[in-house]
Amino acid sequence: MPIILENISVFYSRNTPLEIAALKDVNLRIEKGEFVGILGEKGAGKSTLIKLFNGLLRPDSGRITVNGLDPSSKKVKSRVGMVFQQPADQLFCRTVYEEIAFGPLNFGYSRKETEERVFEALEAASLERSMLSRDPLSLSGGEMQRVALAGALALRPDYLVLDEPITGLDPAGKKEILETLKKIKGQGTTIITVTHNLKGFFPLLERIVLIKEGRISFQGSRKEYMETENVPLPPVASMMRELHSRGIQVNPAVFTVEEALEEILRVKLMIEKEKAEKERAEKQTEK
Ligand SMILES: Nc1ncnc2c1ncn2[C@@H]1O[C@H](COP(=O)(O)OP(=O)(O)OP(=O)(O)O)[C@@H](O)[C@H]1O
Repeated sequence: MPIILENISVFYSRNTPLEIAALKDVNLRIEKGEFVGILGEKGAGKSTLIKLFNGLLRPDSGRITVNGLDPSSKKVKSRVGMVFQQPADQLFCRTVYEEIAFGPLNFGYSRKETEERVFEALEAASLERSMLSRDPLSLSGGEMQRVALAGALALRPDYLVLDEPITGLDPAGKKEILETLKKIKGQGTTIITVTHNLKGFFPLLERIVLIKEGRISFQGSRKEYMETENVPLPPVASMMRELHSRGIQVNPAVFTVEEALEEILRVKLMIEKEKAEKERAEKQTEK
């Protein structure tokens, strides 16, 4: 069953002079199995939105259900795995094993069941078994983020919710996380991620939710998003749109470097062919 938000509003510092409406009358439905990107400018309300999914925050008005249940119920907490931006802030155990085992043990699973889940999560997060005895804080940023991912995956969640999971990582770390998420999604887990990094995430997103000043200003498929005016696009897509607006017949709905290169070369060839044909025709009229 999906995550359903109906007429949700969230305020901070309610009934004080500092009151802020972080979310205003939000309606949203996230189906199982989707890879969803939550986009929007700083302060738009993205983090507030995802904190509703596992009951970390309660709405001031409206209704939210996860698999038909209240998100603050224990059952939902184990179905929604959360991973925050700074991996170092959420790792607090002495070893990687203890870190990944924390969730299952906390939810009352036996030592044996927990061990099985740790190994499974380790593999899903593309981590080596030799890492299990290491201090999580001795790992690279990308590895720490994957340990945090494995910790969330050890509960076998239906939904994996991430807040800016590649921010601050080096290019290799970013690539590792993106590839790991692709694999996890392929195994059936719904992934919902807040991101500013359209360059890295855009090719993975199946559905996009754009938030503007606490309201949803767009929700739909990536294709629909790309056909929408005035939305943030990855750099390659912006360039293709610009070329198209200058009358160059490239497909503006392209967003990877490889596709863009192919498209530009195709148009270049077409232009050269047209030019050669024109010159040939001119020569024939001269004769
Ligand atoms: N604990 C809080 N107390 C008061 N105001 C808050 C609190 N958390 C967030 N806000 C405010 O609520 C609004 C939405 O914040 P939120 O963190 O959800 O935005 P965001 O889109 O995730 O931003 P960012 O991209 O900067 O993380 C902002 O105006 C923010 O300043």
